[in-house]
Amino acid sequence: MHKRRRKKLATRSLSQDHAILDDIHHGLVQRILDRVGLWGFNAFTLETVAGGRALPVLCVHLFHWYGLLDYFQLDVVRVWKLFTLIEEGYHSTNPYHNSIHATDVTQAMHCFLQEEKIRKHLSELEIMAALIGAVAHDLDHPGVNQHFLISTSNHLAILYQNTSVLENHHWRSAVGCLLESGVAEQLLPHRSKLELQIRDLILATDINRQNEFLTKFKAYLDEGSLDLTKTTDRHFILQIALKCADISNPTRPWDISHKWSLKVCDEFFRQGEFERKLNLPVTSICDQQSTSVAKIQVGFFRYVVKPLFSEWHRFLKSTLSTHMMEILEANRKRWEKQESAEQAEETQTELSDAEPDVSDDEEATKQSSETPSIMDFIPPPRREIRRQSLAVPTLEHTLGVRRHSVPVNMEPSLPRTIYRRESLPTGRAASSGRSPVSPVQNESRTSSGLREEDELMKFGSQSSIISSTSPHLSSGAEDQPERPLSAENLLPEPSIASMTSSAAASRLSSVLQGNSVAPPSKCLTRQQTFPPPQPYVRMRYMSATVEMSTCTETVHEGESRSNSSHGSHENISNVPHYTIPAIAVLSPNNSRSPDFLIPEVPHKSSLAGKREQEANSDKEKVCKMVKLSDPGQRYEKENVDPRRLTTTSLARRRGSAPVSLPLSGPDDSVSSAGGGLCLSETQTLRRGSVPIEIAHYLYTASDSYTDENLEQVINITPVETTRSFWQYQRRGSAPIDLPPAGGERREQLTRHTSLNGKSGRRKKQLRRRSSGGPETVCLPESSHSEGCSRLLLRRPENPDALLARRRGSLPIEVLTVGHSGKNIQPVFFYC
Ligand SMILES: Nc1ncnc2c1ncn2[C@@H]1O[C@@H]2COP(=O)(O)O[C@H]2[C@H]1O
Ligand SMILES: [Zn+2]
Repeated sequence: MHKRRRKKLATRSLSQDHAILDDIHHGLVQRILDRVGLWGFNAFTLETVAGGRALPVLCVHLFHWYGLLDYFQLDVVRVWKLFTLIEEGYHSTNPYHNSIHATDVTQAMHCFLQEEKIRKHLSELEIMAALIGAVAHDLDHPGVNQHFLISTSNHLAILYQNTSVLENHHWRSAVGCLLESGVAEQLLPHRSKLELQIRDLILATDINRQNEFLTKFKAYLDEGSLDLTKTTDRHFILQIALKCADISNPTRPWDISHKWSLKVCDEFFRQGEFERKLNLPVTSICDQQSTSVAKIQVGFFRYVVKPLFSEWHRFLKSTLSTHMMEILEANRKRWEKQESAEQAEETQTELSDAEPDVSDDEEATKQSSETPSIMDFIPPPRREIRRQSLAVPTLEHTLGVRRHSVPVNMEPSLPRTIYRRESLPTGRAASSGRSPVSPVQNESRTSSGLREEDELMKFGSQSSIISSTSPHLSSGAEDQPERPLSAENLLPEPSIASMTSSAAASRLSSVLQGNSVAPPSKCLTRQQTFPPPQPYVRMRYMSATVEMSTCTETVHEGESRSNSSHGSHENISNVPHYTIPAIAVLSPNNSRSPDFLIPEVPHKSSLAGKREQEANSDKEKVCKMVKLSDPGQRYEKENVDPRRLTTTSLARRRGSAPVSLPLSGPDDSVSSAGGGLCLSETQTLRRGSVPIEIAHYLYTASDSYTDENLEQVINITPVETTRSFWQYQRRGSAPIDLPPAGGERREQLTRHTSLNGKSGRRKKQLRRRSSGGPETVCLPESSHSEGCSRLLLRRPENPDALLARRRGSLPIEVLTVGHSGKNIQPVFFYC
């Protein structure tokens, strides 16, 4: 009381000077925004004076400045919401890939759009795409790179088949924000064009594609064939512009540039720590023990920034480009000087510590401490035909690649193609069913004719990205538990982002948090994708990423028909069994911890037992709402401070982390149904952020797609044809439709048990996070139109509105994939 009173008084006194404070604040923001077209713009300063809202402040300002609000008749509230969503989608816990980086890149993009050569050709739509592409280009970046995601079998890597994993996720997230904010709705006639442009822009920022773009850009400039009156050329230039903006920090004035350098290296080193703790090979530029900020900067400036900006300058030949090149040169010299000083110091230390015998290990360490090569920043291209987005995996692919959501002990029963893990040494995977990566890379490198890369071969091939101080190469390697050598062995190995047994999760957890290993239990286990490095809780954004454990209720075929509680859903009895989706109750107030409905897992495995359970009292059927603080149910959100967690709190997860399920028993098996995976109810496999539905859809890039084809769209193709919606394990956070009011089934699904164990009844109806409205359960359709399990939207005439009701935790991919291209096959829900 005392505190509250004091606080109130303080607020009151402030409010007396309200106008003055507002003026001051506004004045500062305005002063910075007045300089938004200058290269000396400092995003950090704007972030400070705008009270942490630099991103929406800048973007709304730019939208206004370019006249986009008027031109497209946009509702400024929706536009503000769009940028607020985007801002919240960035992880403030990332040292580098956070919303300030997005702000910085957007401002750089704005500067480039002002260039005479470009500006006069741009349409309003292109300007808008450029700004949204820039601001969303790293949306929901996890703070680790693609290599890490692949190495740890992150579900995003699988979803995007190890190709532009993050960039695909970024642009789909961007489209999700457009939908959720309602801006997409207002842009209806332009939407598909806009989304395609945003996609092409964001996908171009994949640093692994640097050489592809650079080569093309050089060729254009050599030929002098760029014609910005052509749409395709304009789009290409916008792609290059965004690429430049993305890595423009070395061309900013030193104080700003230096700050970014420290931040990006901080993030690299953090990843290195994760890798070390996970006993993964440590990526060399992430290995603080063998490299330094200066070394990384010198390499990055030399191999990545300079080549691109030289061409950019050749194209622009403007005051700005000249200025950027000058600063780049000045900054480069500073880093080189620092690197030399470090080198001298190292040499000095080495000399004084010199021992007669220099072991191979020491030699290796010495080598690795040299300036990173281009390979450290831009891995060589792969031989496989690149897909910008998704290709259609065959059924064999689906079955062949272990999904991280598949419990480990199911592995042997699945036929699979072996994918070499990129983190593995080349030779190790040679025996696997798929070509190892390195030879391919070497070959493609040779054939690519990239002199720089050849020149830099001395730094090593793919393996050079692995630091010699990694546990595998160090002399102490034998002390480490040996990493599996083949993908076959590797797959069951728990990864930070994979579903795993609780015992393995405990081990991981202890590695990440330094806790002692908790006794294994057969409780549901969730893995967070990345250990949060800072004790922040990203309340607002992640409060919607509440996930549910499984809430299965199995009904035997025919049973539901006679069961009055399912009276209105006879048609579901057409399928052998179904699963009642879990329901999450999310806090409507983002400042409060989310509430969870923890579904009750049936205790009895027998059908009779389940029937009995169904007939039992509400409390046996209804999910319970559990407080976060309940020591027995320590569910946490993404980026929650790991120190708050104990090893028993294995239910922690990150928004995108897969969810583990109880270990399946020996009788659990995988059978195929309709060509897809058919899982028994006890094995219900579910990914944390990816609803199971998505597992049954395969993505395809249209045949006509090429990298050059900017109009390429993504199709989503259902592959499983026999399951009804009820058979899918609903994601806790995905909005669902309820049965008609009044029915008992609806009641079951909406009834909550309050924190004190009492039934909350309807007082707390299902709530969704930001876009409101209760969830409703979809009823299964008795017949499957077109013989496939497409899902029919309740309001097919306005799918946008439904999709716009996206919950924060509903994976963007699910929402956007059906809405991001003209040839998209809509994803329907039965109703
Ligand atoms: N100053 C820097 N030093 C080293 N790497 C950088 C620097 N700036 C950007 N990068 C890298 O370049 C990448 C460009 O794409 P991203 O923003 O996704 O991630 C960026 C970083 O990995
Ligand atoms: Zn970026």
